[in-house]
Parts: sequence; C-alpha cells; structure tokens
Amino acid sequence: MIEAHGLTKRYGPKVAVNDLSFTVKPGHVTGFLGPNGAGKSTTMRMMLGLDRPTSGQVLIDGKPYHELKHPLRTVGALLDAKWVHPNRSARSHLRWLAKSNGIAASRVDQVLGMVGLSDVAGRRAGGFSLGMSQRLGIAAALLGDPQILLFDEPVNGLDPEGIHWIRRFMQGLAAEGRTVFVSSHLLSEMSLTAEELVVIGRGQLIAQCSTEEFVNGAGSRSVLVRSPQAQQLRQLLAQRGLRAQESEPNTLVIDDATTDQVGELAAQNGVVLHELTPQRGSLEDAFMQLTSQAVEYHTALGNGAAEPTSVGR
Ligand SMILES: Nc1ncnc2c1ncn2[C@@H]1O[C@H](COP(=O)(O)OP(=O)(O)OP(=O)(O)O)[C@@H](O)[C@H]1O
Repeated sequence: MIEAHGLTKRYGPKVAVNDLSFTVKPGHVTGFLGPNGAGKSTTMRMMLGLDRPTSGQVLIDGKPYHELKHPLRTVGALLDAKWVHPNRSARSHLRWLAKSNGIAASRVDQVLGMVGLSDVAGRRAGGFSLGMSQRLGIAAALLGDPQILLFDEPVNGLDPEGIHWIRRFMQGLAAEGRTVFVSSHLLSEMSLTAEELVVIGRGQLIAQCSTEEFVNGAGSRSVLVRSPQAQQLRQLLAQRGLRAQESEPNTLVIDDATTDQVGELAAQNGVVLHELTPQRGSLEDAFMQLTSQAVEYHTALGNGAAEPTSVGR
C-alpha cells in the first residue's frame, strides 16, 4: 500500500505538488492521471526517496522509502527506460543491478523470461527499441519481486502492440495482488488500463475514485434512442421536461436522462424502440469538466487555490 499525506514539493516559488493526500491499494492497477506538468513525476520521485518533500510525507507499506530495510524487494519502479549503460547487454545490466542489491543472479533470467526478453538477453541494450527498453526497465523493477510497482508514463512513444503488452502485463501484476501505480497523461489509455484513479491537476488532488465513478460522476450522461416514432417520443419527453435532440432521422439524444426513464416512458405509451443506449462521457470529457471547474474556482478565488473535487465518494 502507498499512502501520501499532505505531500507538498516546492522548487523555489514553484509549487509542483500541493498538499496531496491519497491511498493506493493492492490488487488493482491505479492510474495516476494528470496533464503534463501536473506533478506526477515529482510525486513518484518523492515516493522513491529521490526527492525530499517540502512538507508532508509518503509511506510505502507504512514507512518512508529511506526506512525500508530492502527497498528493491519492497518497491520496484520504471521511471526512465533509457537509464542503462548502452554497451552492456540486457543480462549484464540486470546482473549488475541484482548484485549491487543483494539479489540472487538466478533471478535475472527469470525476470528476462517474464518480460519476453530471453532471446535478446545477450544483445547490447543500447541497440534496443523503445519497446524493448521499456521491457528491460520493467524487468529491472521486478528483480526484487516487490509487491509494489511504480511506472512513470510507461506507454509513452510505444506502438499499439507495445501499449497492449504493457497494459496486460500491469493488469497481470495487479491480479497477483500487487500494488500497481502507473502515471499517464493519456486519459483514454488509463480508462482501458486502470480500475482506480488518482487524478491531479496543478499539483492538487482532483479526484480519487474508480475509473467508472470518475466517468459516470463527471462526464455528461445522455441516452441515445432510435425509434420509428421518434417525434411522438420527443413530445412525451418534452412533457416531462426532458430535452431531446434529433441527431439523425428517427434518432434522438436525450440529455441528463437514464435508459430506464426513456424505456419506461416508451413502454407506457406504446412507442416502438429499435435502440436504447446509454451514452457515457469519455474520461477526456470527465477530466476537462473537472479541471475546468478547478480553473473556474481558481479564477473566482484569485489566489491559486483550486478546491479538490471528490467524485462519487
Ligand atoms: N527540479 C525542478 N526544478 C524546478 N521545477 C521543477 C522541477 N521538477 C519539476 N518542476 C516543475 O514542477 C511541475 C511538475 O512537474 P512534473 O514533472 O512532476 O509533472 P508531470 O505531471 O510529471 O508532467 P509530465 O507529464 O510533463 O512529466 C512542473 O511545472 C515542472 O516544471
């Protein structure tokens, strides 16, 4: 488990992370979501003891990183995949890491197998593609068989196959009961990868909730209905104060309604339906809506303090 309590980091006058509190639990992939410059990397660096918080703290299994007895066996991280000596082979890079951390050399071939690099283990890591480098970075994170894994923007620059592989791999690690915390500014990618979300903007918490709650709670909710009696249905909806727009002939989109409401109304009035579909807002919609609220609040206050918005909790 990872717990951030009032975590704050200032670089001179710049507040990179501002009073951030959240919890990351085992058994799920938790997405750490925010636009560029939101403070994700800074937060992850503080988790790993690479940066000192200005105030507050972050605990890994109840302890600050520097108090962990066996850091690599507790938490593994992929921060920068190109952090490897270019002339070393993948295997010798991992052997060196294992040796300097008191990990048995036999673990090296295990982790190379886990990430699918066994066949290229003797090749120069400097010649690896980005996707292979990411796999090597993940192998390094797994060396100590840690229960907690941090990945900073692991799919950046990868092709669809590489993205798919990383997504499945992270989900597999979470299914083994590990804590998997992965940052991204790619909201659509996170909606496919993460069950839980910690969302930040300008260093502040915007939401901590399930991905589903985030989309349902913040995105727009509407219903699409196709009917040969669309005009009759439209009038019935209007009588109940529901606004319907005709997107195509015989197709209505009804804002702020549920499929239950529309389906029951149609049945009560003998209106034939050919389609009844909930239209969920995308994660992008939800994010834009929430961050724009934060910006509006910021403008109203005029002091840079955006109120964190809790979604669904
Ligand atoms: N060493 C530093 N000195 C000064 N400012 C910094 C430093 N590190 C980060 N920042 C600033 O802190 C803010 C948060 O940066 P951070 O890299 O943590 O964001 P991020 O969410 O990881 O963004 P990205 O997706 O672009 O990496 C940014 O405005 C950045 O310019």
